[in-house]
Amino acid sequence: MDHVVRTRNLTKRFGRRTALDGLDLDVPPGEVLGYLGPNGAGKTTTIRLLAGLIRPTAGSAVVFGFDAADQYDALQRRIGYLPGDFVAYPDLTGTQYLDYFAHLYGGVERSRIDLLAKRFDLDLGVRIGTLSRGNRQKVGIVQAFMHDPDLLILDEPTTGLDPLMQREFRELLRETRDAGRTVFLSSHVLSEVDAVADRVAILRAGRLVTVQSVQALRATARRRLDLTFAGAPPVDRMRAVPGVQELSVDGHTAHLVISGSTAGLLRAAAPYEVTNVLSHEADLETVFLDYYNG
Ligand SMILES: Nc1ncnc2c1ncn2[C@@H]1O[C@H](COP(=O)(O)OP(=O)(O)OP(=O)(O)O)[C@@H](O)[C@H]1O
Repeated sequence: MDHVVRTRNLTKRFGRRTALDGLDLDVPPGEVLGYLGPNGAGKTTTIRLLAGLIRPTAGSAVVFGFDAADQYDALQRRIGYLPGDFVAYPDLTGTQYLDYFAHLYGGVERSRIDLLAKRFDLDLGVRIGTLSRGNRQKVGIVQAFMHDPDLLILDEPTTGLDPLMQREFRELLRETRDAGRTVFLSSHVLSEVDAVADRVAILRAGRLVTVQSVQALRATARRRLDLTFAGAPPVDRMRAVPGVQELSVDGHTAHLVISGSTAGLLRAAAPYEVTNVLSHEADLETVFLDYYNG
């Protein structure tokens, strides 16, 4: 199979509001796709369509070759779904709740559940209704991962988790990726997907704005660079380099902002005696904000 997820003209309207507008997106096996967009962009709507919870107004979502809306029973065992705000049956304990799903999935090793719970420091003997928000979210995480599904559909999965648990979750995602599973990961925070995603798709106002590898995005990002020379900086030569957007000089140091590759700039500077190079992290955040704001 070429693609684990394939959507064509996937569209969802709620009354007169178009939440998702003609989405064409393919996710190949083994890919971690970060699905980003500002509030209200349509991320959750997409995820609920993929998880077969709502029907499209037009178009289709096909997962493992099955229609997500009509053939969800065939998919249940192969998908792990974690909703954004996990709300489970409050009167059940974690164990009772997860046993129920383990049964639905056709059986899950008890030890697998216990291991995941231990990893996230989750007490499964307590009624879910009495758990804190973050601990409830952990029950959702265990439910999504416990049957080792081929596809994980995760809607802002680290909501409510403390930094330690967020780190643990990222580790779990990495293991999932390394095991060759496919992940559809929605988020509005860049740092969450930056660490694990192969590609990112950016959605705005229900429309797909771009799908690119994280690497390609990074290559277009702006970067700050400080070059210190033994003598006066060769200002004119550096200003002529394609991609140089800002240049100011402070004594023997030139402060630059450059988009794309820094190779041309370093070549231009090389004939002069460079005594220090300070390169700052590529500013991915601004790339995203540009896409978010249109
Ligand atoms: N059940 C619904 N009824 C009416 N409108 C809805 C419904 N669900 C979503 N919408 C609308 O569809 C649009 C997309 O919402 P969605 O929840 O998919 O966005 P999102 O990208 O997940 O946002 P957030 O980051 O805030 O979670 C919003 O304008 C929202 O108000």
